[in-house]
Amino acid sequence: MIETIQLSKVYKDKTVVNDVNLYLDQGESVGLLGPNGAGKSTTISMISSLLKPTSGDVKLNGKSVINDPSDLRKVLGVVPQEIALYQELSAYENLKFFGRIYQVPKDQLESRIQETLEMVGLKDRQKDMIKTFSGGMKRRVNIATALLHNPKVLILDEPTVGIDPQSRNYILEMVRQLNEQSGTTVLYTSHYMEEVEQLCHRVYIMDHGRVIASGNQSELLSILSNEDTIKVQLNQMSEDFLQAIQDIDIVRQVEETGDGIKIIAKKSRNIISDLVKLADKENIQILNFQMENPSLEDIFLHLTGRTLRD
Ligand SMILES: Nc1ncnc2c1ncn2[C@@H]1O[C@H](COP(=O)(O)OP(=O)(O)OP(=O)(O)O)[C@@H](O)[C@H]1O
Repeated sequence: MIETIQLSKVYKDKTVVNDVNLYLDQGESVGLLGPNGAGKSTTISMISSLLKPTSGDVKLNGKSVINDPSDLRKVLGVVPQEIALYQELSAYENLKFFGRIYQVPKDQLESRIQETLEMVGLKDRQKDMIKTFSGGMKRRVNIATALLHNPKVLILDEPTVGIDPQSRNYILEMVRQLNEQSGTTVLYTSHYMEEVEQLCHRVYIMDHGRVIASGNQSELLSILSNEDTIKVQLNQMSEDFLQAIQDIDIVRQVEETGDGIKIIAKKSRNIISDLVKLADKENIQILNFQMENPSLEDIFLHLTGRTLRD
């Protein structure tokens, strides 16, 4: 339905989006995952025709939309990261204003306002001024504005960053329903792995402007099929111990967790005996250890050597 072809954006001499090829099939929910600065917002601004690419193309049903985005705008709803609402107007008045901008037909506007307010769970607060809303509620009004013209494709740019857990759950559930029940195609950007795992059929992982891996979750997880993930709980930690583990030949990655370490190691032999020996030497007690199935977070760590929050 929508695809990008070698999409790139260069600012002065800095390439912030580099040869990105991605596609969205109708009805899919696709995640765009990457740490801050990976190039996610820039990519979706180009897909949404808010920003001109330096090179490459964006196509809707096989037709380029770079020079004439009118067809794209009809089918696309975009929820940006920044909240663009009039604080002194009510939720209802904001939606009315944006509905006119998005050219929702006059005879449908009132019913669409009520439907979208219902979807985001704010129908009973519609007369209240935006400035009285919490951050999460403002984000929900923002989503409502993007849904007014009943878009077939919804792009959300980190819609749950910095909001309360209740609004976060509400937004996640709403996006899931839009996708599963209304068939809306979704592109969801996030640096929260668990949201993408929960919501998306397919994932693109971005880092430093490039797509470094893509596929459905089992395809991505198979990247680590030859590795074990071991979570070890320790009574204390030392730099020497950490370094010694890093130096074990089959260890790929070591990450400190709140109460110990997480290790990704090649499956070739059991690493536990090495761990016990090293812990003994450093007078560190292993309180517990657990083999874990790898997560998308582990894939990211494996591919980049960093966690998503670095
Ligand atoms: N107008 C601009 N001029 C120069 N550099 C820019 C501009 N806009 C973005 N960048 C840079 O491009 C890189 C990618 O930014 P982008 O906002 O697309 O990343 P992101 O993955 O969405 O991260 P975040 O989650 O922080 O928004 C960053 O290094 C950013 O500083």
